[in-house]
Amino acid sequence: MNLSRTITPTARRIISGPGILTRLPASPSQQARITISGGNALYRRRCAARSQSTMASPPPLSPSQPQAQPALQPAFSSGSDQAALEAALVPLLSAHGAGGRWTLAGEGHALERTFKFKTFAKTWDFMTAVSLQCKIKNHHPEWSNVFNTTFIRWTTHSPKGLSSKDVDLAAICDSLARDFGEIEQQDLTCRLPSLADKAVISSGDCCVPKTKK
Ligand SMILES: C[C@H](O)[C@H](O)[C@H]1CNC2=NC(N)=NC(=O)C2=N1
Repeated sequence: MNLSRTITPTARRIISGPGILTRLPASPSQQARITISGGNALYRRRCAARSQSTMASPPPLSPSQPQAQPALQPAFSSGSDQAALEAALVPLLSAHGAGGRWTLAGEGHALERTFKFKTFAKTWDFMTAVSLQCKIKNHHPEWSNVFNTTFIRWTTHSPKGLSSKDVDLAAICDSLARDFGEIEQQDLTCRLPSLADKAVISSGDCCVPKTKK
């Protein structure tokens, strides 16, 4: 099932306001659409048939293993300006204690964060605004949504690692989430990352050129 909705006036004002550089499509038919598929039997079978995504968490530690983990270091996409990205990550990463709420994942190749809003409408407007930024940057997230909560993971598939697009889009998400009235909740543990992992498995590789059949 395809789900699409017209951007509300509030969303339009926020998206086209100062701070975020974007351009709205001219007509409703051109407006950004996000399609979320889920629940169909084929999708479930495909996901069950495969093992783990690259971002899946390791199995839980057994009691005999030490609990302390060395801090994950960012693994940058080749060709990145590493010094600039290191600096840009400081206000984003929770580990730096500067108020950031993103965490490194996938052996440092990805940035992850969960966002919560009061209603589904606000959540959807936020996702629509993010999707417009993705269009501008030609870069997509690995994300999942249930009701008022959205999990977002930024990683670059080719060349693999964290790139400036990931870091920029993470900062843009923070800004958009504020504009759309994000609920500031500290402990946002949920199962949405595994939902995104399943979508990664079924989506295939975005960087492999499509062959015509
Ligand atoms: C061909 C096209 O430019 C590439 O597939 C782009 C599109 N969006 C992308 N998004 C992400 N997250 N990683 C990529 O490597 C990537 N590559």
